[in-house]
Amino acid sequence: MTTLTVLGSTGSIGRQTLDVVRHIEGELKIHALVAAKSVELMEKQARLFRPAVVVMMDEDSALELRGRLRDLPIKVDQGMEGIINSVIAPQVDTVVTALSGRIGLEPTLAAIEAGKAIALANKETLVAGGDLVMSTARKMKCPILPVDSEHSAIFQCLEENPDTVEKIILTASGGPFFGWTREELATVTLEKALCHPNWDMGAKITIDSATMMNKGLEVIEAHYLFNMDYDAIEVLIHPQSVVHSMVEYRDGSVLAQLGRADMRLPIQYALSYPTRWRNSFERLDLRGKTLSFHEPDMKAFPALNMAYSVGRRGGTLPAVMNAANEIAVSAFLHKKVTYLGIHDIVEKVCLEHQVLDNMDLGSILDADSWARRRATELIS
Ligand SMILES: NC(=O)C1=CN([C@@H]2O[C@H](COP(=O)(O)OP(=O)(O)OC[C@H]3O[C@@H](n4cnc5c(N)ncnc54)[C@H](OP(=O)(O)O)[C@@H]3O)[C@@H](O)[C@H]2O)C=CC1
Ligand SMILES: CC(=O)[C@@H](O)[C@H](O)COP(=O)(O)O
Ligand SMILES: [Mn+2]
Repeated sequence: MTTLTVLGSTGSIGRQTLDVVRHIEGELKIHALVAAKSVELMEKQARLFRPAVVVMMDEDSALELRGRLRDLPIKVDQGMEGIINSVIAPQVDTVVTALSGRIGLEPTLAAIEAGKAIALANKETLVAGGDLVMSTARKMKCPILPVDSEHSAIFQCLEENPDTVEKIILTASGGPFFGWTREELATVTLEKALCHPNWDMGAKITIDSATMMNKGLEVIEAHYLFNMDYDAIEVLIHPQSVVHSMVEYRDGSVLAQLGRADMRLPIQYALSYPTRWRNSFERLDLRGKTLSFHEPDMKAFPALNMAYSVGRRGGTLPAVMNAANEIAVSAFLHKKVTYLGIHDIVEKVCLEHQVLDNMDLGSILDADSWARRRATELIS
């Protein structure tokens, strides 16, 4: 039996993780559930899964939840201290990191330092602190098991023979605006950007998919997870999202992982690894399906190119790009900037940043705070 803390249990990945826990009987147990403010859903989850601890980042939400759960022997904690205690508790084996954004960095590091396995969905953590997270994980001999669908696919294909890999090929759906020109993209509305063609996800990652920043973040995520040079990471548009990614070996052979657009599969694999559990989820049916692949349009979607350059430069720059993007996407979600404005803001902040190569947690958090302040100034 594996005992979990689920960071972000009320979000898209968190809810699907709990669905896996319910479906796979006798394998998984919950120690703690963590969210920010979704009190009502957290109460339901707590009543269903009976964790020892629930944590709300927001103090008022924790207070309200404490009242709602007073009939149950569940500790309701709050804030970053509460989150960190929920991941380092001795009974926890694996932490599912499904908070949205860089806020996940500190609890992920704390979990690694405490020797926990990480089922990593929260890509912003790796973009902001990739060197630090991976070196700490190596030191602690902590497995980082990818949940992101592309990285889970690559992880599954790499099991074959990791030493003879020539390149990895990340597939991208292209988002709702695949095939649009830069001029057409000037007319994008929030409502259209929130309609991903294949995946039902949280708002922030859905907008990242629409700008293709999601793929940029995933290129950097792949660089750290698989220790691959940026030249050996390729992106291919695949509008059907059936092939989740591929690995090309030095003899020209290409291995791919296929599946339905259902995050429960990569979540389950991260939790069952190195074995596979039987499940009753709907299966992929390829009959009548056409699979197509296209070159990404870097002119229409400049975020992808920017992420390659930022990743190659390294130091504090990826943390800065990520933080500026979080602020710009949030402003877009509140209709304070346009779709094209997101890229302009992120690019400006990156260009202004004086990169540091000293990558301790303090430098990363300082760079992150600076970028958030600067992006906010540019927006207002
Ligand atoms: N959704 C998907 O299919 C995929 C997601 N990912 C990655 O997984 C991560 C989560 O994505 P997703 O589930 O879509 O996001 P959601 O927005 O759906 O959920 C985010 C979760 O994090 C919690 N949260 C947000 N901010 C804070 C905070 N400051 N403190 C504590 N909790 C917080 C939210 O709580 P509350 O509900 O209270 O706000 C919620 O539980 C992201 O990094 C994303 O890139 C990767 C691949 C696929
Ligand atoms: C489900 C998942 O892993 C997302 O990251 C998804 O890949 C987003 O789709 P895009 O390929 O459009 O970015
Ligand atoms: Mn992905």
